[in-house]
Formats: sequence, C-alpha cells, structure tokens
Amino acid sequence: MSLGGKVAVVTGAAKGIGKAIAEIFLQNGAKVVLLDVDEPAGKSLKYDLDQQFGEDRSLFMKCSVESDEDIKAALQSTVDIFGSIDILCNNAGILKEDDWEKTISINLGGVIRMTYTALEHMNKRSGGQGGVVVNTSSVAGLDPLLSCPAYSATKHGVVAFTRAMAAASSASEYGIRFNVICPVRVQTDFFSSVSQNFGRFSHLLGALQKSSERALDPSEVAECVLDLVMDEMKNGETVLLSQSGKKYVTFPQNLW
Ligand SMILES: NC(=O)C1=CN([C@@H]2O[C@H](COP(=O)(O)OP(=O)(O)OC[C@H]3O[C@@H](n4cnc5c(N)ncnc54)[C@H](O)[C@@H]3O)[C@@H](O)[C@H]2O)C=CC1
Ligand SMILES: CCCCC/C=C\C=C\C(=O)C/C=C\C/C=C\CCCC(=O)O
Repeated sequence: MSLGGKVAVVTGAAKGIGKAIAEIFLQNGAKVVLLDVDEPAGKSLKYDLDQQFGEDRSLFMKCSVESDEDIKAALQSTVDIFGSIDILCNNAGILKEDDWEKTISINLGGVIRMTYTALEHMNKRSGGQGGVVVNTSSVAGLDPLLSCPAYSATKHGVVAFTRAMAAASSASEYGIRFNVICPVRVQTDFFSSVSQNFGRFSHLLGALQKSSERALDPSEVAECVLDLVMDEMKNGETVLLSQSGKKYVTFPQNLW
C-alpha cells in the first residue's frame, strides 16, 4: 500500500508517539489530520509540519476522544477537506490510576468511539473505500503492570477490541484491516509526570523497573505502525515492540 494520496487521522497527535506517527506518514506521502486536546501543542506542531511538508498536507483539529460531538465534527471535516479517511491511528492515552474512569473513557472508550464513527466513512459496505486502523496498546495490554491495574485493563481491552474488529471486518467485508501495537517504555512526556499517577498503587512503582533497558524512541514505534499500514497482508496482528525488536504475538486458539 503506497501512502501517496492517502488520508490518515491520528489521535493524541500533538506530541510523543502520535507526533512520530504523523511525521512518518507525511514523509511517506500521506495527508495527515492531527487530533488532540492540547491546542497549543497541536497548533505548534502543525506550524512546524507546514514548514517541512507544505500547508496543504496536514490539518490540526482540537478533538477529545471522550466527546462524540468532537469526533463526529473532526471526521466530517476530514472528509469534507481531504475527501476520505484511509488510515486511522487510535493513539491518545493517559495513565491516571486515581481517575480510573477517565483512564477507561480515553484509553478504551476513545478507541471504540473513534472507530465506530470512522467506520461510517471507511466501511466499503456503506460507500467508503476501506482502509486500515492501527491502535496503540502497550506491553501492559499483554502482561499487566501491578502498579497500574486500570491502565493495564484498558490496554488489554484495546488488544481485544482490535482482534475482534479485525475478525468482524473480515466476516462483514468492510474492507478495513485492524492491527494493534504493544510497545514497552517509550521516551515521551508520558513518563515525565507518570510517577504521580499511580494513586493507591504508588508504593508498587519500581517493582518491575528494569533500569538498564533503554526506552524506545517514538520513531521506532512509528516505523512499526507504518509497516502495519503498508503491508496489506497484515490484519488482526498484535505486535509487541521492545528493545529487542518486534514480535508478532500469538494467542490460544479453539478455547471453546
Ligand atoms: N510512553 C510510553 O512508554 C508508552 C505509551 N503507550 C501508549 O502510547 C500512547 C501515546 O503515548 P505517549 O505518546 O507516550 O504519550 P504523550 O503523553 O506524550 O502523548 C499523548 C497525547 O494524547 C493527548 N490526549 C490526551 N487525552 C486526550 C483526549 N481525550 N483526546 C485526544 N487526545 C488526548 C495528549 O494531549 C498528548 O498529546 C498512549 O496510548 C500510551 O498509553 C504505550 C506503551 C508505552
Ligand atoms: C521505568 C520503567 C518502566 C517500565 C514500563 C514498561 C512499559 C510501559 C508501558 C506503558 O504503557 C507505560 C505505562 C506505565 C509505565 C509507567 C511505569 C511502570 C512502572 C512499572 C512498575 O514498576 O510497576
């Protein structure tokens, strides 16, 4: 799949992993819609990207993945301005164990809300052109972290939702592939304040730390996302991304 002429929507795009995903898509010829709640950071990134790629290659829209209204408006504007949605990256996420309802609403609810609204534009069965969705889970979506049970639950949910949607899309001929990435620690602002966000489990922080292991660079995660977008054979894949590279995760089959 070439990205020339394709339109990608990325949530949590103003910084960190989302920013790296947006950049690699632009480098590969796509148009990119940057969605984020952080308006100053989003506008500043849009300005920088305009200098590198030209003003007509990206849009920034303030959009919370918690808001159906924001999502509907952002995706309709995307189609009105750029003509289609070909790629969706559900990447926005937070970790606040002491506000677990918000953590669930953004990390899992946001993925489901965005996906169902995007389907209205992408689904081949309802006039769309098909495409690909890549969701950002975490290693915590495969191996729960004891210091953040709610965050781990949301990331397990993102893996399950992605796998179920891949199967549902194939069975229903939506023409949309679904894949999920599960990175270990990545060097972003996520970690600069994370130590205050473990709430009642703060005393467990550090129990699993492997300080000798380097954090991944966001660009390494973006390369993995690009592979999953470009390779049309990839559907229903769960990719664990660690310091030793990427590994396609297999799950037990025929359990019932
Ligand atoms: N940094 C890490 O070590 C890892 C991060 N992840 C996941 O990667 C994703 C991105 O994380 P980072 O780039 O590290 O974090 P980050 O904190 O650098 O960036 C997250 C972005 O999401 C935005 N955001 C927050 N709430 C939002 C909402 N309601 N609607 C729209 N945007 C919203 C923020 O404004 C921010 O720009 C998250 O889902 C995170 O759980 C997964 C594994 C490791
Ligand atoms: C400082 C080393 C942390 C290792 C965490 C590895 C992966 C992180 C994945 C994420 O999605 C980020 C989520 C939470 C990580 C923050 C701290 C984890 C601390 C783990 C622990 O000691 O319980």
